[in-house]
This record gives sequence, structure tokens and C-alpha cells, in this order.
Amino acid sequence: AAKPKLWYFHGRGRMESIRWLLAAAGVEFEEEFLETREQYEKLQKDGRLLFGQVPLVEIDGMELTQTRAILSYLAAKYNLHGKDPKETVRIDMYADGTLDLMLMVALAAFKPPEEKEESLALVVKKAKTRYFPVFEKILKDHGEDFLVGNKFSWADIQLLEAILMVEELDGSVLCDFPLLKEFKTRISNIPTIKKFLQPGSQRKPPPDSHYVEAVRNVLQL
Ligand SMILES: CCCCC[C@H]1O[C@@H](O)C[C@@H]1SC[C@H](NC(=O)CC[C@H](N)C(=O)O)C(=O)NCC(=O)O
Repeated sequence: AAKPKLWYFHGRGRMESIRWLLAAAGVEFEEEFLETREQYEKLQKDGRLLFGQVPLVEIDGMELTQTRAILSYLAAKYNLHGKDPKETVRIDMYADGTLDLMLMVALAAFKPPEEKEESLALVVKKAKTRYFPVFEKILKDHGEDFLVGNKFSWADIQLLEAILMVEELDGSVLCDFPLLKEFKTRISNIPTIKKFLQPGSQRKPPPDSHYVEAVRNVLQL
């Protein structure tokens, strides 16, 4: 079968969690990077963007947009979405929490410097006071290696991505979360994720001014 093809900017944004899920599932994918307004307008003109937005993922003969829908489809397709509706809704809840936190980081990149610093400080505060305490408690109460059931799921991938993203902002953020520290080591050592964390993978770097300029240029923000 053809490899999935991802259409987005050359940066994390909303597409990074999709890259993480595919990589963790051991699925090779291709990428088309939007650098010009013309590329974006052609996708729109060709009717490939349902609401005129990216991420766009071509997979299984479909053209998928809406990040959450894509992630949910991929999680189900690669058996990372729980064994029944009760497990799946927990995975969805945990994943949505990490997506909320990571979107704050993605959007902060587009703010003026002083606002950006304030936003990123708020991300670290929210991680420490809202999100990470929740996941630490889940791991403690659940007493398993993974967040849901005793099986690796999409929620575990999202949490690792979020932990690493917040650690880029504050390297000591896990000092009060011993179970999250162990979780980070455990999940980072899963072979497909270990490979994705090596240099040269399709994992994208933190947003920089070039990425922000490219997005502004393409979207005419
Ligand atoms: C000022 C904020 C700029 C954000 C730029 C991008 O970084 C991301 O975090 C958000 C966007 S991604 C690009 C943006 N896509 C979305 O907002 C998708 C939202 C959708 N609900 C999803 O989850 O996929 C886009 O195509 N916009 C064109 C436009 O709506 O006309």
C-alpha cells in the first residue's frame, strides 16, 4: 500500500502528534512541506482541504483533515485506541488534555516576544499544576506501565510528546513527578519511539522564526 502522505508546514504545529503516532506505530510516511502561498491555494482550489485548513493526511484513498479526526482514525487503525468504548474514552480524554497543552505551545510561537515568554511560562505552570499531577495520579492509582489498561496506547504517545515538549521549556519540570520520570524512560525506550527520538528522524524541532515566517507567508496571517 502507498505510504501515508502528510501535507503541512516544515514544523510541529498541529501535525507533530500525527507524526508521533505514525512513527510509534512503525508506519513510514511521506511529507509535503507548504512553503508558498501557491501550494496552499492549489490544495484549496483542488478541493482537498475540507474547511480550507491543514493538516492534510492522504491515507487509505482518503484525504483527511481535522487533527483530532486523523489521530483518532490512526489510533484505531494501528490498534492504539483501547479494547472497548470505556478504554477508548479514557484515551480520548487523556489525549485531548495533552493536545490542549501542546496547542498552547504551538500558538505561543506566533505571539510577540514578551507575550510569547508569558505564554510559555503559563504552559509550564499549567503542566506542573494541572496536567502532570493528573497523569502522575493516574499512573499511581492505575499501577500499570501504561495509562490505560495494561497496554501501550495513543494516550501514552501523546503524554510522552507533551513531557518532552514541556521539558524543552523547563528541564526540571518532572522533579516532583517520579512516576512520570519513569514513564518517560519506559516509553522513550519502545523501539519505534527510540528510533523517532534519534537525530535524522522526521520529528520536527521547536518552532523558530523561519517556521513562523513560513506559516505567516502561506496563510497570509
Ligand atoms: C496565529 C496562529 C497561527 C497558527 C498557525 C498554525 O499553527 C497551528 O498551531 C495552528 C495553525 S495550523 C494551520 C491552520 N489549521 C487549523 O487551524 C486547523 C484546525 C483544525 N481544527 C485541526 O485541528 O486540524 C490553517 O490551516 N489555517 C488556515 C485557515 O484557517 O484559513
